[in-house]
Amino acid sequence: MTTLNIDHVSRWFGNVVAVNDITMTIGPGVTGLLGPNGAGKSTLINMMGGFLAPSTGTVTLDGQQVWRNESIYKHIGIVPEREAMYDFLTGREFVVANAELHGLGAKAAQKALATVEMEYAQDRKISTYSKGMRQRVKMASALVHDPSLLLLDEPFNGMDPRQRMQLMDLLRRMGDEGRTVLFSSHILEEVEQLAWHIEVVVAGRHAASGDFRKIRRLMTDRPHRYLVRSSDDRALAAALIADPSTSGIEVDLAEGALRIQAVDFGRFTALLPKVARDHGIRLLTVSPSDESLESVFSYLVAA
Ligand SMILES: Nc1ncnc2c1ncn2[C@@H]1O[C@H](COP(=O)(O)OP(=O)(O)OP(=O)(O)O)[C@@H](O)[C@H]1O
Repeated sequence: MTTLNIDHVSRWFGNVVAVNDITMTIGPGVTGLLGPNGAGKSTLINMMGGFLAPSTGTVTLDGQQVWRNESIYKHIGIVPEREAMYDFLTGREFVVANAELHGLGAKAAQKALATVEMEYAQDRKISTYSKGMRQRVKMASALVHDPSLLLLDEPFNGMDPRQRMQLMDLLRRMGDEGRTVLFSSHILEEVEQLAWHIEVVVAGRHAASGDFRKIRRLMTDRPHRYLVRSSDDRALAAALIADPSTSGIEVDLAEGALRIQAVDFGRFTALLPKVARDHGIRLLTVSPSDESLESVFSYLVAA
């Protein structure tokens, strides 16, 4: 069993607070670290992996401090976001070099290359690899010492759908084997597909935590804003405002549309077409006006 404990961890760079008093526990299985760009995910992962010291707070793995604790690194595998690799090496040479750093030999490297299904291309130079192949070789390097904690920073970035599916299968397998796998992403659907558990960070703070149903619910239960155009905006506004699912309606004269704030997503989306039908009003445009992930995240932080 491998449990990572992040206890009141903050990290700042000069006067930029990248991670602000985060406390979370990551257990076995696959966890998704979800947050928009700049949320502090990489900084957090670097502290989890022992690459970076927290400014305050502690990161421990099964009770042992991670920072400056060499004995613990053999339990941790980390796949960084950055692309840089020694392109002039073959995939096999790259993984063997990493195995040697851990005091292991070619056999461990071979096993890791087999796990990521890269044996077929192991003797080609990395410079000839696709993004997905590079990612898999990075994975093999991270797995060479058979770590119980695997940390991956935005591993799906730039992958095509097939490569994404292959990596998802591999991470799922690692989670099923009882490893603690944490990957970061700024894409909700990606995290939903793979993670048993989700931790949301926004602007350096811990915003929410739970399984994907809970995170989805938090996201759909927030107030939603819509821009609606119809054949009779005033009559539609009058009919909608009477219902408790609608908390505010503004007539936007410049846009020639209604700006509606709904507090009950499910009820409002059923109500709108019904009200229009009952009053003989034609709906011309119905578009969500704040569906960006950023707005969802800022709602979660404010909650
Ligand atoms: N070495 C550093 N020096 C100065 N500021 C930094 C450093 N590393 C990170 N930051 C800042 O800390 C904040 C969080 O960055 P971080 O890279 O951890 O976020 P992220 O969620 O991983 O975002 P992305 O997905 O864009 O990499 C950002 O404002 C970033 O500019």
